[in-house]
Amino acid sequence: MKATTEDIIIKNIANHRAFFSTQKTKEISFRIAQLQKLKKAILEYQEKIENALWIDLHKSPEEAYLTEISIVLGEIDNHLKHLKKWASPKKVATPIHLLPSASKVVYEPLGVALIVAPWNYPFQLLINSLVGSISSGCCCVLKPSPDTPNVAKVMETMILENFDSDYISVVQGGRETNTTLFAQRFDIIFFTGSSKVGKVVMRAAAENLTPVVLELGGKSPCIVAADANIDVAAKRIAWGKLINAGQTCIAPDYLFAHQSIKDELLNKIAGNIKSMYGDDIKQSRFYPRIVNEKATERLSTLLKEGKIHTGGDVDVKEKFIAPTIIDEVTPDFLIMQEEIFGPILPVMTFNHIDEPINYINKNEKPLAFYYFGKNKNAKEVLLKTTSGGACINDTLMHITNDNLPFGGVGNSGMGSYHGHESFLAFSHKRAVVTTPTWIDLPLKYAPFKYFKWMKKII
Ligand SMILES: NC(=O)C1=CN([C@@H]2O[C@H](COP(=O)(O)OP(=O)(O)OC[C@H]3O[C@@H](n4cnc5c(N)ncnc54)[C@H](OP(=O)(O)O)[C@@H]3O)[C@@H](O)[C@H]2O)C=CC1
Ligand SMILES: CCCCCC(=O)O
Repeated sequence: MKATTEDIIIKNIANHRAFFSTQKTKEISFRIAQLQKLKKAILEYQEKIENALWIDLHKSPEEAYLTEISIVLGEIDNHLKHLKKWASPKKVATPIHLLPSASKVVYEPLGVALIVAPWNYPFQLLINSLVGSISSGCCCVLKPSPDTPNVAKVMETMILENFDSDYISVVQGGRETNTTLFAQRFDIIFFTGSSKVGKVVMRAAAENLTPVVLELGGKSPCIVAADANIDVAAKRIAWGKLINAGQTCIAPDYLFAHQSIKDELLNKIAGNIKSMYGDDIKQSRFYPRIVNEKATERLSTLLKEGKIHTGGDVDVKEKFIAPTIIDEVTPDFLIMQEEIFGPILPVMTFNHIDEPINYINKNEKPLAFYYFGKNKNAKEVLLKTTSGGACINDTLMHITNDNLPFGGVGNSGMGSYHGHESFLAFSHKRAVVTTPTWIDLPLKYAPFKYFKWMKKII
C-alpha cells in the first residue's frame, strides 16, 4: 500500500531523530562542512534558481540575485566566519555565594527543526533560515511553498543531491501537509507567513510545547515629513514598494505624507516608477508578476476606493497589476484593513505628526516602520511607536544587515534571525555550574548554623 504523506513525514522525523542522536551535528567541523556544501550547491544551482524565480514570479535574474541569492550567500559567509566563536561555551560571572564554582553558558542544538516558507521570496526565506539550523547543529525538515512550484522543485533537487536525507529533508505540499507537519513533535518550528497561519502554527506547537519563531506580516507604515528630502524619499519609496511587485513583507504598505509635500512626493514617486520600469511597464523584464490569478483578483478589489493618481491597470490572466498610487485614502477604506502585499500604495495625509503616530499605535504592531525626515524628529517618532524593524530615510534596507535581528513584534511575529540571531534561534542556552569538591561551604545546609552570615552574602 502506498505510504501516505503522514507516514512519510513521521518516518522523516524518526530518521532525523536517529541522525541527531549520533551526535554528529554537534561537531563544529561537521556544521562548517555542511555550510560550505550549501554554499557550493547554491552557486552550482544559481542559474536553475534564477530560472525558476523567473517562471514562478517573473523575477529578473538581477532582482533574484539582489534579494534572494546574495542574501543567503552573505548569511553563510557570516556563519562560516563566526560559528566557532558563537558555538563556544561562554564563561559568565559567578556570584560570591557560589564561589569557588565556575559558571558558563553552553550552546546546544534544539534538535529537529521544521522550517516553513512562503512564496514571495521562496528561495531566500527557506534557505536563509536553514543556515541557522545547520550552524546550530539541528536536523531539519524543509517545507517550501506550493505557490512557487518551480522554485520548490529546484530547492528539493538541490537539497536531495547534496545532503543526507536523514539530516535535511524536503516535504512538498499545501495546507493539508502543513496541518500534518504542525501536529508532529519538532524541537523548533520556524514559520514565515501570515499572522493568520502563524496563530495556527502556535496553537499546534503548544501541544508539544515546541518553541516557535514566527516571521509574519502586517501593514508597515511610511511617514514622509514636511522636512524630508523629497527626491530621496520618492526614489526609495518607489523602490521599496515595487521590489517583487510589492509582494514583500517589509514593503512600505501605506504612506502618511505631510499635506504640504504630498503632491510633489506623489509626482516624484510616479517619475521614479517610469525611470525604473519605462513607459510600458508591462514590457519591462524587471517588473515581477503577482504570484497567481487569485492574488491578482484580490488586489484588483483594492482599486475601487480613493483617487487613482498613477497606474490602475490590471491584467488578471497576465497576473499583472501596474504600480498604483491611490490618493485621498481614509482609514475606513478596504485597502487599509489588511496587508496589501502588492504594488498598490495608498496615501493618507497629516498636518501634525501626532496624527500618524496615534493612527499607527491604534493598529497592530507592524513588521517594519519607515520615516523620511530630519533625524532629530525621527528619533522622537521612533520613541513613540514600535515595530519589528525600522529605517530612517530608507526602506527595506535594514534586512540586509545580518548584524541586526530581523523579526516582528506582536501581530507581526516573534523571535528573530539573521547572523548570530539565527544561530541562537535554533540553539538552547544551557547553564552549567562546575563546583570543586576540595571545599564544601556549610552555609546552605540545615541546621543553618551560619544563617546570619549567609544572609549577609546572598
Ligand atoms: N516576516 C517575514 O519575513 C515574511 C512574512 N510574510 C508574510 O506571509 C504572507 C504571505 O505568504 P503566504 O505563504 O501567502 O502566507 P499564508 O500564511 O497565508 O500561507 C502559508 C501557507 O499556509 C497554508 N495555510 C493556510 N491556512 C492554513 C491552515 N489553517 N493550516 C495549515 N496551513 C494553512 C497556505 O495554504 P493556502 O494557499 O491553501 O492558503 C500556504 O501554503 C504575508 O502575510 C506576508 O506578510 C511573507 C514573507 C516574509
Ligand atoms: C528584500 C528581501 C525581503 C525578504 C523578506 C520579505 O520582506 O518578504
